[in-house]
Amino acid sequence: MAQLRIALAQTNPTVGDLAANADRLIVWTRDAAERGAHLVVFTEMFLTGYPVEDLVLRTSFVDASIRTLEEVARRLDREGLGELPVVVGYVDRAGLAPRTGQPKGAPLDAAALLFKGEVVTRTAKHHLPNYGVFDEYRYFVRGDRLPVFRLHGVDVAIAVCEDLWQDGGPVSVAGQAGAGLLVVPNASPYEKEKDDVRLELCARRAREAGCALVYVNQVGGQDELVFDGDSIVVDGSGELLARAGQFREELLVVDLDLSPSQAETGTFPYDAGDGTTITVERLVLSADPVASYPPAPAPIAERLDPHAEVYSALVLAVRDYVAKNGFESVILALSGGIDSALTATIAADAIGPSRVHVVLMPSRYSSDHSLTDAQELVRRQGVRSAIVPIAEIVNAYEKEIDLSGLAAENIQARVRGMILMGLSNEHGHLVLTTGNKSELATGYSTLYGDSAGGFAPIKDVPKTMVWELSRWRNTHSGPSFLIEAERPIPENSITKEPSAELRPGQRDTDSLPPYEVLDRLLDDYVEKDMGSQELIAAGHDPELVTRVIRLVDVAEYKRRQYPPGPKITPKNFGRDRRLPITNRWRESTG
Ligand SMILES: Nc1ncnc2c1ncn2[C@@H]1O[C@H](COP(=O)(O)OP(=O)(O)OC[C@H]2O[C@@H]([n+]3cccc(C(=O)O)c3)[C@H](O)[C@@H]2O)[C@@H](O)[C@H]1O
Ligand SMILES: Nc1ncnc2c1ncn2[C@@H]1O[C@H](COP(=O)(O)OP(=O)(O)OP(=O)(O)O)[C@@H](O)[C@H]1O
Ligand SMILES: NC(=O)CC[C@H](N)C(=O)O
Repeated sequence: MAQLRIALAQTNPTVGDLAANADRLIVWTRDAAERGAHLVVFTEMFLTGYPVEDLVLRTSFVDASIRTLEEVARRLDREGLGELPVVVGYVDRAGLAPRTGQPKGAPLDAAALLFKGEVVTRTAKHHLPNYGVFDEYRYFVRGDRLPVFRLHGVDVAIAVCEDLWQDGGPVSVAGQAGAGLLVVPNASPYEKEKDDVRLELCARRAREAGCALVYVNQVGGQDELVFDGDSIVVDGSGELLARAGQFREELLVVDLDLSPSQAETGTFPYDAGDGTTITVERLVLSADPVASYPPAPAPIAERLDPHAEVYSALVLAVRDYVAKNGFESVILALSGGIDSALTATIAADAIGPSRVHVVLMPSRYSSDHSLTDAQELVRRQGVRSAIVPIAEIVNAYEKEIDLSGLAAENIQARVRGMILMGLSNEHGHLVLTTGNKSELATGYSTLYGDSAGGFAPIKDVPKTMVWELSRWRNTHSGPSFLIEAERPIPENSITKEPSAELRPGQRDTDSLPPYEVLDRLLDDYVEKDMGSQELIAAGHDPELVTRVIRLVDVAEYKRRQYPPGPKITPKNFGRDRRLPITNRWRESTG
């Protein structure tokens, strides 16, 4: 057997900040060199960040990506790191290297091998994901080559992210070509329980390729996506050897015992098993195995429990949205209810209570506990607070313009939205919007009122999960959470009956079914895309099915105007679910 020490750079790049990402690559490679690594693997499109969406359609952006890659190769060498091979993702364009069947100049989701100041070889993702949040047919053409480089006597193949998720392609070619190790840069966004799917996938693909597999995933927030890291190393039988932590950067260093290769070098076409041909390009960096050394123990990070996982995703998403968009602070309206309480808590855990500003805005219908529960949260967490009563402002509106019923009720929410935006303009705070997924689904929010804002941390969290996460946070903490107090959320905010307090004695259940019933139905309709007949067959009350489907369908226009927020479920309102606003299709229940 031949030994190799691999460093998995589970990093948090910033989309579009190529210079900072390149600096980071140097720092992390130096760290890997100091830890004796023989190879460093960065994430998919690390130099550009992922996803870059329509930026890849700009020639200037693709040029900059390629230029940065070539500069960083030279810089590694200048800084004495050239002998350590680096695999890194970036954006390239077809036609630079000899390839077949690709339109010249079209963008590629590429990965390169850097060694001794050179870009030694380039490859690109073969399978392009085009479902859920991904639409890579819009951006990229598929790669059709698989580099296999010999490193200290081991043949190492490179595949990119989705290549692992589809049958055939680079995994099957790596197997046919007798690779001793398959390294895979990834940008795989988080959703609940995806870590279990990934582990099973890595194990299965390692068995198919017949070699060890190194899976390196991005970490960090990017608009409505959050990446959890959770990088994985398995051996050729699929057994887990090492695993990085979730939602944190980490340089995971692992010693592997691998099969040495005898294959000849050159360029060979292989049947990819998916109706295509992939050309294997074999090259040699170093033929001799390293002298035997005692392997270091490989860490296997403990898994977060399901609530810790979701909560950590939301915290990281807020932290990165704030930092990467250049904000110093956030502001939100605190009602004493559970949605704004949880949003404030996530924000304070993300950026620290002293950078979270809350505004308590009682109206003439606000209950006493609205103010006292909000004040109790302020006391427990130490967030910055202000009270701005809105009764007089609403009265002034009503004096000037004759509104009744719902139109009059909505003025309260709109006055609050206007106050938040005013304070945001004045002080530069990012406005956080507090709506949950059940409300977004049913259109239960006021346009330009409580739906105003810049980022919506819990928009993909159903109301029943809002309560679960709040209870969980009151009894658990995490190493990166910045609130010091225990039980940061007042119990009364968790236990009281939800109400929008837009008129005397109003309760959410006046217009909505109980949230336990509603969320089960929404899960089947929104997440699972069941039609009305299927919903009724699944046991949902037919009258409720008709009513809720209608609420969901007519609220599409509101959701399109809602701020972005982190995806944590398999289907979020955003990139995952794209429905027409102007839409006469109605599910029949007859
Ligand atoms: N297809 C379409 N495309 C574009 N715009 C469309 C539209 N259909 C209506 N609209 C516009 O939308 C307006 C209606 O929307 P909007 O003004 O928001 O008002 P609306 O949806 O009628 O009322 C707000 C609802 O949210 C509830 N709410 C409010 C505040 C807080 C909470 C809570 O608990 O969190 C709940 C409240 O009880 C009420 O059921 C129409 O007047 C029209 O201007
Ligand atoms: N008295 C208030 N003071 C400050 N903000 C308020 C007040 N009432 C409502 N809001 C804001 O409007 C949002 C919508 O709240 P509303 O009370 O209408 O229903 P909700 O969806 O149950 O939210 P919550 O659970 O936070 O009360 C709140 O999350 C909060 O940001
Ligand atoms: N960047 C990608 O190719 C990601 C797609 C993949 N199925 C994932 O979610 O992990």
